[in-house]
Amino acid sequence: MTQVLAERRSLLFLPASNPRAITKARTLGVDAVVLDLEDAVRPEAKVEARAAAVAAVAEAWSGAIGIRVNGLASEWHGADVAAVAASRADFVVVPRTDGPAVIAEVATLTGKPVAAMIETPAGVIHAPAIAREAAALIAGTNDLRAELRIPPGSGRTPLFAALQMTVLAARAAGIPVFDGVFNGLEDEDGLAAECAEGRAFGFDGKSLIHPAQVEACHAAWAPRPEELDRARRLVAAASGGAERFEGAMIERMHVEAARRLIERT
Ligand SMILES: CC(C)(COP(=O)(O)OP(=O)(O)OC[C@H]1O[C@@H](n2cnc3c(N)ncnc32)[C@H](O)[C@@H]1OP(=O)(O)O)[C@@H](O)C(=O)NCCC(=O)NCCSC(=O)C[C@H](O)C(=O)O
Ligand SMILES: [Mg+2]
Repeated sequence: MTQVLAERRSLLFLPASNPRAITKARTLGVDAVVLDLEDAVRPEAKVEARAAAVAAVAEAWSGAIGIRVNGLASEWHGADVAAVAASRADFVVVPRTDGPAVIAEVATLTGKPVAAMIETPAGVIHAPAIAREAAALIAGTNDLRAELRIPPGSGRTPLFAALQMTVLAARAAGIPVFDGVFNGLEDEDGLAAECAEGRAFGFDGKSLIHPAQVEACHAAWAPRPEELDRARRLVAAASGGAERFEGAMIERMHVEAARRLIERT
């Protein structure tokens, strides 16, 4: 169940109500697409968007294709979940997850892997329990900023505890974990810096909102040539136990991390 989002770097969101974006998404080489029924879709367009999402996932996609349903508290949640259950979506995304119960219920009702968005204070606090029911976690940084009352222009430092908790919970449960979106559509340097930060935090990839963000995401999560060279030298040199390697101590976990990096190429 957890495999569908394993080894994915880019998770492109788009409004299911936007047919041009759906068409475009097929051409972008992203690892996974999320057709959004929640915040990207106006209330009056929800029903039509749901039908469009179901139709879109019925066609072939090169990467994984998922649908984000409306939240449990909304009037659309039940019908969204029923539509996903009957659809050919590879996975379903649940927004504003406050606890594990909704994830277990959506998994049962749809029979599909469920990615839980961690984007409320309760979600962060219950992230370990949520992760045990989920196929992946996704940080929802826009909602988190609003919920935590972080003033605009405050950077990501006020989010660090929530981001770290999201990664910790996912790693403890052995599931993939994705960083939140970067809203700046014309800030290439900012995007590159945030992708690098996300990788440094331990995220497996990043949520994206525009085609122009795909390349920076893939570049950030690709092992750099010097990283790969060092990993290969390290694996070749390691003999087990603590030892000196190029001026630093290495042990078993360094060898495992180097092997993981090599396997990703
Ligand atoms: C942000 C946008 C509204 C910007 O739209 P616009 O200015 O119209 O884009 P462009 O003119 O630059 O688009 C150029 C072409 O690219 C296509 N396009 C645009 N965005 C996407 C996309 N996300 N996926 C696929 N294709 C896309 C356009 O259709 C144009 O193609 P063409 O017409 O053929 O030339 C818009 O980018 C957008 O809607 N982005 C996604 C918004 C979204 O899904 N938001 C919800 C998820 S984010 C979130 O909420 C995370 C979490 O919950 C949290 O709280 O943080
Ligand atoms: Mg959100």
